[in-house]
Amino acid sequence: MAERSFKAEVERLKIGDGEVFEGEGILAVTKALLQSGVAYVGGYQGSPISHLMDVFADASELMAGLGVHFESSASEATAAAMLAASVNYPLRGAVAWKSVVGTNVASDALSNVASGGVTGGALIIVGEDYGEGSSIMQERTHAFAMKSQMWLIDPRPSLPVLVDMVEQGFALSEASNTPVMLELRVRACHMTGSFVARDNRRPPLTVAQAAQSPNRDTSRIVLPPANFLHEVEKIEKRWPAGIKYVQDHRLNEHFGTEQDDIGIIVQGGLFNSLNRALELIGLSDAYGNAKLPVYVLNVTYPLIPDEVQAFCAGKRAVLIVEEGQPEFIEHELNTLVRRANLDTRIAGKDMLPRSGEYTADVIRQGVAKFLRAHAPERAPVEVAAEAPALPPTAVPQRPAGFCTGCPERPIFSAMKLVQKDIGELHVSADIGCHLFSILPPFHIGNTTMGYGLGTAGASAFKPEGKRAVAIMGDGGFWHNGLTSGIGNAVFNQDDNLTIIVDNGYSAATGGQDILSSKAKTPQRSTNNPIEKAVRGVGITWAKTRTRTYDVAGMRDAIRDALTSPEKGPKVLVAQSECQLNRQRRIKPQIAKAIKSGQRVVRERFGVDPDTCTGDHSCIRLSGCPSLTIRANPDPLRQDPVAHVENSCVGCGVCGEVSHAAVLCPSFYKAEVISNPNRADRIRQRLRGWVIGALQRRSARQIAARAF
Ligand SMILES: O=C(O)C(=O)Cc1c[nH]c2ccccc12
Repeated sequence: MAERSFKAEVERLKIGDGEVFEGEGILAVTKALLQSGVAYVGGYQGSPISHLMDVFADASELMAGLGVHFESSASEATAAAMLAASVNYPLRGAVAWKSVVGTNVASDALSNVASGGVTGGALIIVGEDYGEGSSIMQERTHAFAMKSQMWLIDPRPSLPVLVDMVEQGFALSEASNTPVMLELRVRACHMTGSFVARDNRRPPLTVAQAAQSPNRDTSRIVLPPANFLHEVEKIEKRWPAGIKYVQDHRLNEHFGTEQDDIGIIVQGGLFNSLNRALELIGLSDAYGNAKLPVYVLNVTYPLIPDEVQAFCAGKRAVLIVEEGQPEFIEHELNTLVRRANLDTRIAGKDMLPRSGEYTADVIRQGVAKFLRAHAPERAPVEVAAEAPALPPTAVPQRPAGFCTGCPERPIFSAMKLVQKDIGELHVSADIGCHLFSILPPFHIGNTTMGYGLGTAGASAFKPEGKRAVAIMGDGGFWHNGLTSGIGNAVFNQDDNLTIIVDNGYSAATGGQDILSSKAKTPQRSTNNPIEKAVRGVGITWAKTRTRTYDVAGMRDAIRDALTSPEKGPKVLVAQSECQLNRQRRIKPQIAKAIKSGQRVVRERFGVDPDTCTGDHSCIRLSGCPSLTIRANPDPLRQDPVAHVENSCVGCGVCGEVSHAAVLCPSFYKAEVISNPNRADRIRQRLRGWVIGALQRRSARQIAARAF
């Protein structure tokens, strides 16, 4: 079950010619695929296109009805390899993933498909996870487009442009036999707008029909001598064909005035931010009517020499607004300007920062600096920056962390307890929610090398005496960890422990189902146990613990694995459902039950302030956001006491941790009963009497001793 359901929105994907579609960028992209006669769609979820994959999944019935094949790929490499269907056949195919990490994963297949070239349009939709809010290394997809010769579309964020660029992307791919990448930043994915729709088109040839009459051409296969031919073809045929298509169909756009001695070139995806920056300094309006010429690169690779030359001719200086580094476009512009014998000065990274997201504010400062250097009469008056109302240090950092009730927290609490016994461990971490273990209060995890690579990250460690620990999520495990981690550990006779965090979903990417998920879905095979898979590749020490909240049990299992005399890689599967998904799943059920008058019992935990000593060791071993502190109600004690807030979901880990660590008895469990029955009411009344009597007695005793 995914984080968001798009069931209602995908109904709108059925609209036809002339109707107006309103909605999010990712829905517009999906509609554009259907309007383009796409024959197959695949991909792997990851921010910022996780929800695009969810839209595809929710639209899969509609796609099937149109004869479009859809699948959720096992990894980005799988998705990229799927594009093979467009090599020999005039089939349009689209795949999606998170870049740059997914592109790294996919790059073997991408190089192959880019070498042999395609007959049917091949579109790779990459979610560019760069900038504020990103969760990955800051790199550019642009480098991949350059190195493999794939065209890169970076559309201006506007729904009609997104739709047009999907459709043009297929046509460009076919005209130049080259795969095309379409880069979507998070803001483009979720911006809302409208566009005039066209009818959905059934693919002229379906994948099923193509399979009926196979067609092969060995010159498309990457093997000598064809691979050498591919390189020549790329240069002599595909490159000029790509440039011609972009130019003939005017994929790049012009805004603002025509004649001027300065101008700005911008990556399409940054246009809205640039325009806002210009508006702030009085050089544009909300509609993009800029007071200087702006050349918008909806296609950032390749650049179109004639267009660049025409734009730069007669201009003293041109600013290129290009996010990230290296500044590939700036370098290329300099080359093109030089080759055309123009005197235009290309400004770029000398005006704008080399790193970080180009927000409207960053661009505003860069444009102002550019104007001061090259058109001072139009530069905004410099005003001293106002001191922020709050100094940045006064705002507490709030990095993402484990959710309330997260089943992964007790695994790390248990690891801390094990470390108390056998000392610090080397822990090779992975990608996924479990990486939050590196933060306080756990401080567990030394490195992360990539998705599903936790075990591989520990493989150089051939310990004597003390085993290393690797962490891997169920998502990473099925993505590649089974082979690149577990299989490798078996083959190389490792002696480490891998803890596989099996929370039932690919949780970090938005709760999608995977092979070992418990949910039964009609179109997918689930309930394939991880333990069975690891035993299948030769692991003999494999255990599954089905309740991670049992901290003492987890602690003992981890200690066993680290101290067992048995040699060989060990795998501990730690199972409990992702709490975020669990709450999503059960909340509507609970609400329905309460509404229909059924008796529903919910558990909450709490801390008895009279018993709490205020030493907070429970917090240091848990880190649950709902376990916090509050002022000590006892006027004679100053230390704040531990306190469980109402966001508690009743996982019980705080109590279990206190018990396993022999901390204190101050945790209690309360039952919140909705629609109580007669027995509940009688019990409650009895309790009220007893407690009331005791409280009155205590009040009398206090009053008797009072001065
Ligand atoms: O959903 C995200 O943001 C992720 O980082 C997950 C992810 C999806 N595909 C990947 C490939 C390499 C590393 C992480 C991911």
